[in-house]
Amino acid sequence: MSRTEDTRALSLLSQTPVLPVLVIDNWRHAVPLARALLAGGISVLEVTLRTDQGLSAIRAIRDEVGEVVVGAGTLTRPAQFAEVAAAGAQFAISPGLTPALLEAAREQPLPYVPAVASASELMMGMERGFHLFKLFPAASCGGTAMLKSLAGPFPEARFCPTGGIGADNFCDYLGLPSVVTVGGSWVAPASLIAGEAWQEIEARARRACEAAREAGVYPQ
Ligand SMILES: O=C(O)C(=O)C[C@H](O)[C@H](O)COP(=O)(O)O
Repeated sequence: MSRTEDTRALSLLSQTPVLPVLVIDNWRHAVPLARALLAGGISVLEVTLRTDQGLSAIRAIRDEVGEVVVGAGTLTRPAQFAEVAAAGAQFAISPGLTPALLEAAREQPLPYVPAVASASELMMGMERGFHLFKLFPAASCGGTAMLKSLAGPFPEARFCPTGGIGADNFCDYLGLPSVVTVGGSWVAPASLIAGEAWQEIEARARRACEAAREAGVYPQ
């Protein structure tokens, strides 16, 4: 991953006010789920590798829903870069960072978003040329107050805060200049996916997009 790929990650994630974090237990749910989110106005998705269906779900979305950008989440091991790329993932995102992951990210072409939960981790990522980070777990590691504090010493860092954020407060995050998009499972929680509640998921996506527009926080 070069500086260009870091910029590409930034432009991909900037395309959506909310990045749905998806836990898919049955890959056959992936296509109707992606279509429901797209119909509600969300076109960038994170499919986690928390289930063994994640890679098949990514492949199904790439094959059948060309209008969405699909990334692979929960990347914790360097070997997963090749696996998610082979499945068709268009970016990769982790819940943390390690020196091995940051090194491996540079050797492969996929745009990559490591996560931080402290100033030291942010400095480790920036030393290696990264500027866009997931902040995880956002609500419990400091929330909007932490992001405002980090903007002082690190004005060039950009964030996708994720973890403990919901419909009632995501616009508070999105209103910060350093926040590109907000990640979360509230738009499509695993229970609604398992229940095939596509209309409810579409409605939640639409509400989130409308709320961000009405609050004047997206597009920024
Ligand atoms: O699996 C990963 O890679 C993660 O980073 C964890 C998820 O991003 C959060 O669990 C989503 O948080 P909630 O919106 O509070 O459900």
